[in-house]
Amino acid sequence: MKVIEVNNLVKKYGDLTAVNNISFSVNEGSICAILGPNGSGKTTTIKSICNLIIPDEGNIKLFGKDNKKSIDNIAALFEGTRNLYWRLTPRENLRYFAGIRGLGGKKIERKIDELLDRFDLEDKKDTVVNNLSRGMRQKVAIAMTLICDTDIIILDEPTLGLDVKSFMEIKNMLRYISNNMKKTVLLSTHDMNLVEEVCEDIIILNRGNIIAQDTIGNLLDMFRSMTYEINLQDTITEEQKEYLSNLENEFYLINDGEALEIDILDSKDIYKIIDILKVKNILIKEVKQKNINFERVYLNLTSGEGK
Ligand SMILES: Nc1ncnc2c1ncn2[C@@H]1O[C@H](COP(=O)(O)OP(=O)(O)OP(=O)(O)O)[C@@H](O)[C@H]1O
Repeated sequence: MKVIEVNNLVKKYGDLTAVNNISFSVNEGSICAILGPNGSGKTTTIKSICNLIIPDEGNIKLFGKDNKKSIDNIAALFEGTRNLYWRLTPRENLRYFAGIRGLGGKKIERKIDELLDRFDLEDKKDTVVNNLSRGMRQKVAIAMTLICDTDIIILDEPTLGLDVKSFMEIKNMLRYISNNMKKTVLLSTHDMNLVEEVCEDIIILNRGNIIAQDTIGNLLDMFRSMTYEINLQDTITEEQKEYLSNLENEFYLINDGEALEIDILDSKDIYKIIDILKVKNILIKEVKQKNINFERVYLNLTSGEGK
């Protein structure tokens, strides 16, 4: 089932088109990532879904209903930990946030205990947020989005600036939210490890347009079939290097010049590449398709415009 549907969304700021007629949907229970270089329109899109920005054109539906009428089904976290009160403890923050939405009483107190326990915050439940580590604060901030039990959770850069241990904890938290709590998660991120490890569906924006929209598996497969590693019989010479650098195709030297890497759009082109190498007597030991990570896919799609 489509939980979020964005249809022909357009948002302009004066002459600048921040979001240019984009459409996508997010399926129930999935973790979907919106990626893109700085200024590509991620925040504008997410804020439009949360009804914090009014688009110029298009519409957004949550469970088939106009988002303005079903906004109570979203809990969102923007700009890191800004939803937290630093002089309050995690327990007090959660209680306060539930209170804003008119929820309280024993049921909510039980829910707070459950969340603190589930995300290993039990020991720190009475420490003011100001005295918690960055990772702990981030866990509390994400827990806050769960207290009201909405079906949709939206997170802006949930792992920004975290160390490896905190990254692992947030990653596990996201998996639990999706797999066990059965919530639909839409997040924006620049963190390719997070994308590769927890997200199923990916939307890549560039200059306000969607340039890719697929499952992570499909995107990796697509690019895996395009990237070749060519192991050479001899280490490449300076003259051969110079020859390669003047060619239209981009060759990446790896293993100190004992191998080359190349991205090609059509698998038949590998034969042309072999001919090109023969011209300068660059002899091939082995050609194999390369296992690539998602960062490479992303950089290819955005033509290296940065993360
Ligand atoms: N309130 C605003 N007024 C004018 N221009 C804006 C406004 N908000 C965003 N923009 C512009 O719209 C474009 C898209 O911005 P947006 O914040 O959606 O991008 P983003 O992908 O979230 O970027 P980042 O990764 O840097 O957070 C940018 O060029 C930005 O400068």
